[in-house]
Amino acid sequence: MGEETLVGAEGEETGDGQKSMTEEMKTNGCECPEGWKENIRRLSYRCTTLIQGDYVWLDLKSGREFEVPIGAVVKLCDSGQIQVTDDEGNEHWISPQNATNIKPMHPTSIHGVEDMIRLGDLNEAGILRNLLIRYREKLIYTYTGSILVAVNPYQLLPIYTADQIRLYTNKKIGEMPPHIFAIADNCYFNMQRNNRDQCCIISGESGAGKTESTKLILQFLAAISGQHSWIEQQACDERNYHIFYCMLNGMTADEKKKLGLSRAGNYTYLTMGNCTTCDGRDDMKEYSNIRSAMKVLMFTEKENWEISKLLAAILHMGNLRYDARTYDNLDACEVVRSPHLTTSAALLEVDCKDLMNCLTSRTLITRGETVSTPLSMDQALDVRDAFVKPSPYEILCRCSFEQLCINFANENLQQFFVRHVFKLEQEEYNLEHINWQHIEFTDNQDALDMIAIKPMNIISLID
Ligand SMILES: Nc1ncnc2c1ncn2[C@@H]1O[C@H](COP(=O)(O)OP(=O)(O)OP(=O)(O)O)[C@@H](O)[C@H]1O
Repeated sequence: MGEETLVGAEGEETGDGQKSMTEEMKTNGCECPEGWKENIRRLSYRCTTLIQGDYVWLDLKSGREFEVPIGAVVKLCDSGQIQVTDDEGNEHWISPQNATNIKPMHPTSIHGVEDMIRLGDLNEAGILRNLLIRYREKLIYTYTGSILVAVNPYQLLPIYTADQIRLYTNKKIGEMPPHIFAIADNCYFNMQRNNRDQCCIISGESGAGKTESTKLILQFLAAISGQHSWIEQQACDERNYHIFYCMLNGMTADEKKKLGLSRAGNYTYLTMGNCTTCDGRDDMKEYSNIRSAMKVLMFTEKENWEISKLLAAILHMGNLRYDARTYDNLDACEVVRSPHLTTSAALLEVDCKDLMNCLTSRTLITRGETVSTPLSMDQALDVRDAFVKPSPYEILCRCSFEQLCINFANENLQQFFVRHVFKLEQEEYNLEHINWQHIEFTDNQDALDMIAIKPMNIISLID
């Protein structure tokens, strides 16, 4: 049931002999403002249609950027008010004037679907909730037609065993629950059937799991084609970015002292891959080459030093330790005071207290009001790791040619998606004379034409 159904229901009788709230108020001799009457009528209609246990979309309308309605379940529908509990466990009372903030949820969204093409509420909220409820059940893979969406579980799930490989071999997409192995099997099958190379596009932001997905596809291909040996070598221990090791081996003792640095084995971020050296690489020589290359590229000594300070700050932040705390019954934490904390703050040229605050609390600005909430220890660790990940580099290159190229690549991926999920699918329905309802979609072909296809496109103008 969509919003139209409800709007169409406005002005109707409740239909079960119950008095509407407006009638009730008149009987009791009080009057309500005109605007409210309409809302009360809507809500009383909803109260008669919604019952305890019904699922709804709740639009919190908090004004937060990127906000979408959240799923919620009706707990109570009584005396003109509706009480709901949302997907995050928070309770809300919906008063008559906010009646339009809730909409019934399509049955396909209640427990989720394996293929999001089947969602009745095919919008951002519907897609996010579908991924969320599946993720909570450790179902990290979901289809959208022939495209697989993977949510990074950040834990090893028992779904990549030899048995799973056997289960997904020679199966059609959709025959088994969504899985990265199904995509790999589909590629392999198409390669054999059409005798043509296949291409698998893996896209996502930094840390989304592209490398892991690639490894899993290779693992599957290796298993079914009997070519284990060279791929299994791919599973060796891995270093972090080479520049860290080069820097620690190549800097002078004096430079390292100024940055408070010691040897690679002393830094959490550099030892997580169980390996600090790399066969065939000479870190000291590499560092000298990097410094020379930076000179050629006309980085000044000061700029060079600023970059070293940032890299050193990342290493120190990785060594920060936290203590769990509870404030006002909320899980919170504190950064343990240590030389790593003071050195990080000094290198980033910020106040130590400010750094501690921004690592342990979250600040939201809602309708002009600033609200600060503490982070639990796990959340704070995530925030710290996200802060030092490559995105700040990415911020540096925003608005540059490189960013334009990234945008262009993403627009191409979007076009691939639009073409396969909407255009080709709908053309096929037409060809086969299938009775269907046209789905509106935003085609980004115009953006692609403007960036690189039209004769006077942006790339050619820059060129
Ligand atoms: N399917 C998965 N199962 C378990 N853990 C995963 C999975 N996918 C990703 N991870 C975890 O997330 C981390 C980051 O994933 P990965 O390195 O694949 O991201 P990425 O998208 O390649 O990042 P970048 O673009 O920065 O290279 C992995 O080291 C791993 O811990």
